[in-house]
Amino acid sequence: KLPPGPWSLPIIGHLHMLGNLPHRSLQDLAKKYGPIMSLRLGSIPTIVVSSPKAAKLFLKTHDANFASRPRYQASEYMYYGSKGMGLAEYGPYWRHTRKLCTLQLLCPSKVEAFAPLRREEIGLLLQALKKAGEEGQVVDLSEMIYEMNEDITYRMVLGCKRDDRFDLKGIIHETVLALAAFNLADVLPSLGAIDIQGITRRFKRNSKKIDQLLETIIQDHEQARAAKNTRSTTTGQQGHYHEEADFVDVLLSLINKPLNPNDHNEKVPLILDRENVKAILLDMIIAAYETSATTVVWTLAELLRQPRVMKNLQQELESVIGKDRMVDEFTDMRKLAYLNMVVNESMRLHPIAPLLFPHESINDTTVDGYNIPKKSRIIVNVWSIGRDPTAWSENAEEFYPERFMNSNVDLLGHDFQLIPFGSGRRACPGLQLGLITVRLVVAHLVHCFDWELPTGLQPQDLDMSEKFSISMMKANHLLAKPTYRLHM
Ligand code: HEM
Repeated sequence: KLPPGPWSLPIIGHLHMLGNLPHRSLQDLAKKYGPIMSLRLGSIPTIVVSSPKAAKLFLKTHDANFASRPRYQASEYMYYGSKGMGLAEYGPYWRHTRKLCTLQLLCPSKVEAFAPLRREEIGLLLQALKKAGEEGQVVDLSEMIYEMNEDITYRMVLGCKRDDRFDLKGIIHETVLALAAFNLADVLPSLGAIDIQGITRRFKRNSKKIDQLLETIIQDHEQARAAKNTRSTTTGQQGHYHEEADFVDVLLSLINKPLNPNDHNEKVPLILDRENVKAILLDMIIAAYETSATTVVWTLAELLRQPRVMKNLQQELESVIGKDRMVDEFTDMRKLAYLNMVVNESMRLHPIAPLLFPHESINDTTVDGYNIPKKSRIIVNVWSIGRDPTAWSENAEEFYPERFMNSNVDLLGHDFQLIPFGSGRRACPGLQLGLITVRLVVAHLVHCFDWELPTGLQPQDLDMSEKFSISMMKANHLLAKPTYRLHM
C-alpha cells in the first residue's frame, strides 16, 4: 500500500495545495495524513517526509535507494547536459564529482586557506557599518550581508568579484532567478515542448551568457598558468600562480585527467572535461551564492527580536575576546559555545532549504510498511521537523538557544530532528564552509556593534515573513542602526 494522502485532481494532482510557502502547507497536510504522506505533483508521484523518525528511515536506513535526484530541465540546459553535481542523478559520475568537490574544493584545509579572504571581505563590511553608525544611519543589513557573501563566493570560486568586460554579478543574478523559477515542465514533462512559461527560452539565453563568462575567466586562468609555467622552468619553481588557488585553478589542474584514477572497475574511465569544469564551477557558485547570507540575516533578525539573547551573546564575545581586538577565526571560534547555540537555533527555525532538494527513489522499496515506487520524488520537510513539538517540546516555535545547553544535538546530520544541511549521501558537502562563514559573520556583527531597530519599531513587531526561492529568505529586508562598540 502507498502512504496515505489527500484526494488529487486530474492532471495537476496536488499542485494547487502547495501555495507560496509549500513547507507550511505540507506541514498542515502531514498533521492530517501522517509523517510519511503520498501526493502527486503534476504527474510525479511524491512522498513527503515530516518527522525525525521518518527522515532517518529515508536518509539513513534506506539512504542508498533515495540518493538520486529527479531530472530537471535546468540541469539539462544550464549544466551542460546534467554535468553538474548537485542535480546529478545517483551513479558513478555523481560519486566521482562529489568526491572531487569534497576532497579538492571543500576540504578543511581549503576552507582554512580562504580565511584571509573572509577576513578581508568581512573587514570591508564592518568598515561600511562603522561609517554608517557614525553618521547615525539605518542600514539595509540584508543587502550588505548578501553583497559580502557574494563577493567572498566569487573570489573563492572564480578569483575575482568584478570584471570590466562583463556584468559578472548581473549575469549570475539572472541565472539564479532562472534556476529558482517554478518550472511546470518539471512536474508535467509533457508541457516541456510547449514552453508555456518561456522558461526554456530563458535557460537557453542565460546558459549562453554564463558560458561566455566562465569561458573568459577560465582562459584568463589558463594564460596565467602558462605564464607561470614558463617562469617556473627558468627559475625551477613549482606551484600555483596565486597564493591561494581559487576553484578554477584547482579544477584546471585536474582537467583532462580521470575523475577517479583509483577506480579500476570502470572499463572507460570518466575524464574531467571543460564542460564538467564549467558545470562544477556553476554548481559551487549557486550553492554558496546566498545560503550563508540567508542564515546570517535570519540570525540577526532573531537577535533583534530577542534583546536578552543578543545581550548574552555580546557578553560571551566580550568575555572571550574583550573590546580591544577583533574576533579571530582560528583562536576564538571554538570557545564561543553560546554563539553555536544561537546559530543552531536559527537554523532549526529557519533552514534555508526547508524541503531539502528533492531526492528520487532508485528502485521500488518498502519503508515503514508502505510501498514507495521507483522514481518517486522524496521531499523531506526539514522546516516542519525543526518545529515538531514531540522532538523540541512545547516551546518549539520559540527562539530559545538555551535548549542546546547540555545537549549533544548538533547540525552535522546524525540527529534527525536538526538537519538543515541534510543527511546521508546527499548531505551538503559545503557544511564546514557554510557554517564557519555564518558563525564568523554573526560573531563580528554582534561583537563590533550595538544594534537598534528603526525608530518606532518594537522587537516583537519585527516582520519575520518568509519568501520561498532558491533559499528561504526573509521576505522583507532587515533594517537596523549600528553603533560601534569596540575600543579600537
Ligand atoms: C549555511 C550554509 C548552507 C546550508 C544550510 C546548506 C544546505 C544544504 C542542503 C540542505 C542541501 C541539500 C541536501 C539534500 O538534498 O539532502 C545542500 C546541498 C549541497 N550544498 Fe549546501 N548548504 C550551505 C552552504 C553550502 C556551500 C557554501 C557550498 C559550497 C560552495 C554548498 C554546496 C552544496 C552542494 C554542492 C550540494 C549538493 C550535494 C549533492 O547533491 O550531492 N553548500 N546544501
